[in-house]
Amino acid sequence: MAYTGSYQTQVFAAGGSPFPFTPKGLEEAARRDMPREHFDYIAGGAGRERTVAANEAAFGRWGLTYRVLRDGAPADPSRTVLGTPMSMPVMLAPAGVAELAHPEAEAAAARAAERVGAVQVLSAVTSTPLEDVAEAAPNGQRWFQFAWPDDEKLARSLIERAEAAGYTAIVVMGDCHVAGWRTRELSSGFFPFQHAHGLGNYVSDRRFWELAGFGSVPDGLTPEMVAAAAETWNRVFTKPALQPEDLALLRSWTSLPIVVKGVCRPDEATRLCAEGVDGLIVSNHGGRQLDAGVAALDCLPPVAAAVGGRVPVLFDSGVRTGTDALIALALGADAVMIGRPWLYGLAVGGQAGVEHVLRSLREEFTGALALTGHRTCASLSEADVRAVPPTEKGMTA
Ligand SMILES: Cc1cc2nc3c(=O)[nH]c(=O)nc-3n(C[C@H](O)[C@H](O)[C@H](O)COP(=O)(O)O)c2cc1C
Ligand SMILES: O=C(O)C(=O)c1ccccc1
Repeated sequence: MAYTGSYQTQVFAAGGSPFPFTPKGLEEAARRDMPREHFDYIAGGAGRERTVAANEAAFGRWGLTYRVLRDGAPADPSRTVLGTPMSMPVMLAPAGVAELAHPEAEAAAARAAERVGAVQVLSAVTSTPLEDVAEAAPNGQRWFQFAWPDDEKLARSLIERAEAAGYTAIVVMGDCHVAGWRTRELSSGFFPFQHAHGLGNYVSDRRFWELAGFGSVPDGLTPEMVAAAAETWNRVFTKPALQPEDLALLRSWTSLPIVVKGVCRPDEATRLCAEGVDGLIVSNHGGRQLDAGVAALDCLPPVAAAVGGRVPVLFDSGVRTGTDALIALALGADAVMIGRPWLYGLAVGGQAGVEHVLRSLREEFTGALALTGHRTCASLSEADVRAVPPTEKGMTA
């Protein structure tokens, strides 16, 4: 890992940091630095945003317990999930159209993740094609989020390209088969894909252009081609009729581990394990799909119990701090992912901003691991958390 020193020591030696250290401070700085409709696209959720609020508030219902007089050896936050080594169990969640936050988009995030030893799960709908992101950080660890297109040849092409470019797991997006009712996007009238933003993986794909009625990948895009790309993408982006059985087809295309994202129910977790998936991600898409949804954290213990250790269980939606990550691990997650926080870091400082977010999380997580009496993540369990009266603190600061 390129970075091994103490981030706190570095910050104090430098007399401070240009970047905020609280989740709210980071969000506010990002809001200031971004055009309003870009910020709203990233920050927003479905409907009245009750699920977004519930996701963060759910962490306020758990308290971590302390252990004292341990042997004082520094805790090691690293672990390996599905064969992928990571310097901490906090990964970059797939989030599309990162150019809304910063022109260097996913490539800057890839370099930051590489520097910190974090895993980047690349979105299907990136500003930069997946090959170029991999090239930007050749020593990074990366997984690919697959939005199963309604065309088998395009589906296969995306999977083969990801495997060839060094992505080491396929994350199947399970919860976007219909559009969420996104009130902020409706209010601003801004939907990035309408302007062909975020189509980097599609406009670089031969099969995509065949579907658009062109013979091959064009060198440049005329306005007519941009319109055709946006229309074609809208038509083939997802396969609404996707079934658990379809995963067998994906299995026949790739030897990479297959992880399903968006699982919130134990009965579905059981079914997917029976279907032979290699991992699950408990997530409600950061509250962007369904309003009045159950907080993702409340879905974690039942899903983890149903899986019973057969495959790794990952978690996202509402993780903002190192201690949030620790709570999720204690409740059964093998690793967590962050969505909005890395986009905010990208908005305020490009690669350096994402590095700041990741280093802060790693250092806070590592300290919390030691303070709860652990040397590694492996010994975390439900014995480390206790249900407490709801607290809003930390959600507002
Ligand atoms: C702007 C934005 C774009 C996203 N795009 C995708 C995507 O392309 N694919 C996907 O599976 N999830 C996507 N997500 C959801 C994230 O992967 C993740 O589930 C969510 O952001 C986690 O919640 P958090 O933002 O509270 O950390 C997106 C989230 C945001 C905020
Ligand atoms: O914005 C999102 O959360 C997201 O995942 C998405 C991806 C593509 C199209 C629309 C939404």
